[in-house]
Amino acid sequence: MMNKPNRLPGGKPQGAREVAMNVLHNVETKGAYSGLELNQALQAAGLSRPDAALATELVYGTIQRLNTIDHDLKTRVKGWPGKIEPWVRSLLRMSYYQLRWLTRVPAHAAVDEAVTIAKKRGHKGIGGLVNGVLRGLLRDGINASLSENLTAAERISLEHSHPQWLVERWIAEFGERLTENICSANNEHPHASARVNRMKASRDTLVAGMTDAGFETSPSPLAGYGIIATKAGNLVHSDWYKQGFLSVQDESSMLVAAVADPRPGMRVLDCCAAPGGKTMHMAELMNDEGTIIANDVHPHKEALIKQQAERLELKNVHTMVGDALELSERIDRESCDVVLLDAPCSGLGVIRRKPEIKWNKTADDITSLSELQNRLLNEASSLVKPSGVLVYSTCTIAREENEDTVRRFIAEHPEFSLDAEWPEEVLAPIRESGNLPDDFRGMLQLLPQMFGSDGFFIARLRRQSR
Ligand SMILES: C[S@@+](CC[C@H](N)C(=O)[O-])C[C@H]1O[C@@H](n2cnc3c(N)ncnc32)[C@H](O)[C@@H]1O
Repeated sequence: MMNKPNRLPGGKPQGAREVAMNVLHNVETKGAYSGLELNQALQAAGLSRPDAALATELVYGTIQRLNTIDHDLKTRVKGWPGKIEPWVRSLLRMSYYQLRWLTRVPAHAAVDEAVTIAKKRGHKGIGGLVNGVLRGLLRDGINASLSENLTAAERISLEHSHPQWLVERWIAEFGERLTENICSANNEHPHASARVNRMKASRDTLVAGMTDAGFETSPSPLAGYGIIATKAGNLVHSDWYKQGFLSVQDESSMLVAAVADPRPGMRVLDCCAAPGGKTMHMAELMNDEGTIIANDVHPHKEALIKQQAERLELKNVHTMVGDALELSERIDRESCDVVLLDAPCSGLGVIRRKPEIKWNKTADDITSLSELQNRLLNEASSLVKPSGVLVYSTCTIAREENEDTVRRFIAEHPEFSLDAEWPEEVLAPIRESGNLPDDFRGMLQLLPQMFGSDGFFIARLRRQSR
């Protein structure tokens, strides 16, 4: 099955594989984000839906399996990877991914088109190299077995394609079995999920309405406000989204506002708010009564927060642009009932959605982020009222950024303590699934294999009363 080439206005024809190769090349050489790069490339190429789906699968799959692919190609291509031109690397990796994991696509189509792209983009010699490597793979068969002398970290790293330093770190933090489960879950397709705006409809009503309209949706087993949308197209284009009945959000992420548990009439601060997912959720929980200050350091992100508030018709959200390290210069100390610090982090919990994270982040990044998080927590905490609540969250799986950061903060701030009084609606599904630690004291690490949602960390702290 050859993909029909699509003609770009004034440009050369581009099929799914060529689009995918270009995206992979830009992700590797320019440090581009796969999602953004892919969206732009798909829009420019105007591919059919099946071709866009193929390009998407090739991009995400190739980045996900990079380690494993390179491990094998190293034995087949002289000078791999350093001596091979970057775009040829992208082409060969993507073709390898297809031959090994996308077996519904006939192998000869993958090889023929890779050779065509190689000749068009390079020259006959590169076409010959690509042809030789891929036909060699077909002839010899892909040998997926690994040496038996590997350490656990080496084996998991190659079998599930994660950097070895990260696997070693997770084994030290979670043990071998959980680490293997994390890595395996990171290679799964994430499902789409949405948060129901309970100010406008109940979850049951929305699920029923969407099912009637031909969508495949079901209630989230994790988040009381969540629905899982298996076959729903792009929810952002639906009338339910446009009319503010739902917001697209990961199920783990939905727990953060629920743990913060803001009430109508309260004064709430979201220190790092853009694009505004958790701000809006908190505003909905407050029934749009009270005040939420939604701050972010990047001026261009303020509009994103405002757009969401407008779409959801929420009036109590007030945006602010500034460094969260300096919030006390603009907001009175000890003046907020609830402060949320959804901190910038290494993002190791969202590898399923952004697989390049696992190749781009380093152990040093984790250390410097935990320093920043500690400073942000210090500043955020100064704004919490006596008896008020401080919620700290990240979308990462790194003890240094999560549990260690919180423990260090408590050690430096004896006026705060962990608060295990989480709403039962949040705790019940986690407890029932066996994922609530016996020693739960008010902080929780969600892993992607637990519910098929993002890896997330949430801690709830309370300032002592006066
Ligand atoms: C994890 S994201 C927040 C996601 C958001 N809470 C939501 O649910 O949509 C972290 C945000 O922190 C912002 N940020 C990073 N450093 C910051 C700082 N020093 N002060 C304020 N915001 C910061 C980033 O721009 C980013 O939007």
